[in-house]
Amino acid sequence: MTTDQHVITVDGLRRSYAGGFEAVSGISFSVARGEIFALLGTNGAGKTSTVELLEGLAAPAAGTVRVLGHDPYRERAAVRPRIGVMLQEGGFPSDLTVTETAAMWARCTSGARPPAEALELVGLAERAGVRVKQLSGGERRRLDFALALLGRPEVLFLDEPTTGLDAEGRRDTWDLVRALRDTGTTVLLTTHYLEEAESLADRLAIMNKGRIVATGTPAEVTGSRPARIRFTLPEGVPAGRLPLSLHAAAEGSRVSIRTQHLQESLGELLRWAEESGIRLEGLDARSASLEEAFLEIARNDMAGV
Ligand SMILES: Nc1ncnc2c1ncn2[C@@H]1O[C@H](COP(=O)(O)OP(=O)(O)OP(=O)(O)O)[C@@H](O)[C@H]1O
Repeated sequence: MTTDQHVITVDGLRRSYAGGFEAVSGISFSVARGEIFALLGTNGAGKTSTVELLEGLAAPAAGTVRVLGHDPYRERAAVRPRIGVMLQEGGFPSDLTVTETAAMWARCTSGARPPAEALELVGLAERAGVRVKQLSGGERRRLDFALALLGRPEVLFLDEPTTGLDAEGRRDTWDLVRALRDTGTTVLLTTHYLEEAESLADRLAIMNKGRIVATGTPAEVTGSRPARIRFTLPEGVPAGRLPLSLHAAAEGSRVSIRTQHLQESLGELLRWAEESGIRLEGLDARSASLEEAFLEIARNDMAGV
């Protein structure tokens, strides 16, 4: 359904490359204003091919894309000034300084933010006078981000924004993306980092071989997957002594239990351990993570399911 609140709508989208290979095979989703939406997927799943269609860099083979109510390919002039794009590989003249690069970009952007403000937002202010070729990989990603912010975009496309950043840089980027969302910017990002999608995305879609195979909030995508309890039994206590109802799987003394009812299963396990006078070493109980959901999808794919 398309409403004013939907800044991005994609319906039955397909993309084929020369030779007939179909990289995007009929996907549909929508992104509301002020939402952070993440596209996840294995290598070659079709994320970049999709994002390029949303950015208006190519025309779909079939289906429709609307960004801010327009076709981003045919009505590029209406869409381009209102979006910010951070590609996977930004290409900069390497002899310019950071400030010169941002200023050059700003001259091509109407109503641009002052370059210094954009550099400050991404934490590059202190590197303003450094030549681009002297930046680290992570600093170049930040410069890419600053350039995408110059036009004060209503919609921001971020293709793997934190690749190459260290843990602190990644957290800073997350904070910035959240701050932009909180001021009404709509963000569509692709990422390989599942914890990034889990922590940042309001909603997400997992792609595999050109199709969307799971979508929803991070909690919805993980909610249907089993939780896991792990521990080590003391020497001389075989896993066979555990209550059968727990369906435990053991490798030596290391035991793993997968359950849809974490609280009940954990309660049963702890009561059994207490009554048997057994100490469970390294006890760890956790709900399914997005990583597990993702790995399951990738595993099914390898198995041809
Ligand atoms: N220009 C092209 N010509 C032919 N095939 C292409 C082209 N670009 C991409 N592909 C193929 O389309 C499929 C999807 O690629 P795409 O880059 O969209 O995947 P992705 O999900 O972004 O992957 P990654 O996570 O590795 O960046 C891949 O099989 C890729 O080899």
